[in-house]
Parts: sequence; structure tokens; C-alpha cells
Amino acid sequence: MQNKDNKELYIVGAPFAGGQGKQGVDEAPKLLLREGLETEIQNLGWNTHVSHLEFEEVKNDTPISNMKNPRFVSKAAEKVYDSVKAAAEKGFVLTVGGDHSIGAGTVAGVLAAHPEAVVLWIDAHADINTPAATQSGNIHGCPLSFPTGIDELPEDVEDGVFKWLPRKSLDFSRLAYIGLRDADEFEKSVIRKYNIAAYSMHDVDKYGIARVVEMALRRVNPGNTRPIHLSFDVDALDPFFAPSTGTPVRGGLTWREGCYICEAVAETGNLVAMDLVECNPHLGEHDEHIKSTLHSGIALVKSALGQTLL
Ligand SMILES: NC(=[NH2+])NCCC[C@H](N)C(=O)O
Ligand SMILES: [Mn+2]
Ligand SMILES: [Mn+2]
Repeated sequence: MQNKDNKELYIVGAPFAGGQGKQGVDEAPKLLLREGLETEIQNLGWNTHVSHLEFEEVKNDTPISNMKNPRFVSKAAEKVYDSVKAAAEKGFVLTVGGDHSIGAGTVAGVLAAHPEAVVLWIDAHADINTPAATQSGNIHGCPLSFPTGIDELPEDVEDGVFKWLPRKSLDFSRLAYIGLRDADEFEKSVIRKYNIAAYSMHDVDKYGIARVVEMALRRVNPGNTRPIHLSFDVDALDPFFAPSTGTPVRGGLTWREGCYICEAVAETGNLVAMDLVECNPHLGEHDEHIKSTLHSGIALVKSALGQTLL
């Protein structure tokens, strides 16, 4: 079980863009640090340890099933997995992407260190397409298909792609979504079939963010006994607050709703790891867009790490 007095925090920079088609998302970790991410975290009383991963390119990375860059993404996510697993055994892990394909590594890494953990996936998208079902071929739309074990890649898949990742380590009863508004038809069918706790923007409008977080936590972590991994895709926020992202969708969370989710999860005392992904400083019409996206990301992290408003 997680030790609440442990104030060691490992920032894993994962500058990876191969899970989708737009360059720039790999520059976010360095820029977030330049905007003060680490000092802000230290100001909340954490001892920080920063590392930046490097990802080697893969030549002739032809599609496998419908997945683009399968070997490159699999190798990168495996590196993330190794680092997250090692860090999660020692303290809190904050993984800073990069695109959301690294979530395959963070989820598996957190579960390797904390097998009982639950996953909260805060996103406009469900990111649970299988290699065969993905329409775009972008693996940032697929990471949850692997730890849940619905990916259907054969055991002897070419070059051992995603072979390192333990399947079915994440049970559907331990996954909850908040913020959805652009799930693909296949993903909607997965959510229904496996009865995943999924709260869309419709639910946020209907119940308000406080009840949605409460309902989500009650579904996946009823006794509040399990460690929590919070995977936050910045595109869960409305593009007004996070315009510099690869797949923006209107009608998202407000700044406060995003921060509230993080604060409420922090209040459980069981948060052990967080991802912040999909900030892309190459996108957006002007500098203010980039700055506001990075600052939204930093605000979310601070809210998850103990910042209180009073
Ligand atoms: N992590 C993300 N931003 N994912 C967007 C995924 C969009 C779409 N569902 C796809 O599979 O291509
Ligand atoms: Mn998304
Ligand atoms: Mn995502």
C-alpha cells in the first residue's frame, strides 16, 4: 500500500510524438519544466527527481494491423513502463508526455508496482481502440486496449510488438473515464460491453463535476482502499483553456472542473501517479495559446499534488 508520508516525486519526461501525426507534442516536457513545473511541485513540499527519456527511431516501421509506427511506439512505451515501474516502487510518479500512447507504459508500470491500482482516464477521447479497430491508425487512440487485454494481437506478433505489456492487468471494473465527448463507435461498444464507468460531458452538465467525480470513484474504488493512477489528457479541457493540443474537441471541461477533478482525487489520499499528456506547443494560433495550455497543465498537476485554495 502507498505510504502517505512519502514525499519523493519522480518526474519522468517522455518526449514522444510517434503515437500520432503531429510534431511538437514531444517538446512539452522541456517547456513545462521551463515554465516552472518542478519548482511549483517543490513549493508543495515534494522532493523532486527529474529524468528525461530518449526514444530511438525505428527504420521501416511498417503498419501492423492498422497501427502506424507500431515498433517505435511499442519500444517507447516499454521504456516508459520500465521507468514508471521503478519510480512507482519508490514514490509518486508524474509522467509528462508526449502523446497519450505512452499511457500504455504508464498504466502497465503503475500496475506492476501497485497491482491493486485503479485508473482514472480524463480525456475527450476513450483511447481504447484496438489495433484492428483504429480508424486513424494513431496508437495514442489505443493505449487502453493493451492492459485491458482486448487488443487481440497474436502472441507471435511481428517483432514482439507490445509483447512486453502484461495483458489483463487492468480489469474493466477498475477503469473510469471523465470528460468524454468524442468516443468512436467501436469504443462506445467496448464501454457498453464491459460496463466501464464512463462519465461524458453530458454527465458533467447533468450532475456537476463534484457528483461525477464522486460517482466515478465510488464505482472503481468503493472503499477508497486502492491506489489511484490519474491519466490526464489536456484535451479533456475545453480548447478555450487548452488550445495547443493535437485533437481538440469543443464542449470540454472548464479550468476549474479540471482542477476540481485533481483536487478531489488528491483528497482521497490514494493518488500514486499522474500523467499529463498531449500539450503540443507547435499548435495554436499565437504564443498566448501555447502559454495558456502549458499553464493549464501545470495547474492540473499542482491541484493533484496537494495545492489547496485556502
Ligand atoms: N490521446 C488522444 N488525444 N487520442 C485521440 C484519439 C482520437 C481517435 N479516437 C483515434 O483513435 O484516432
Ligand atoms: Mn484526448
Ligand atoms: Mn488521450
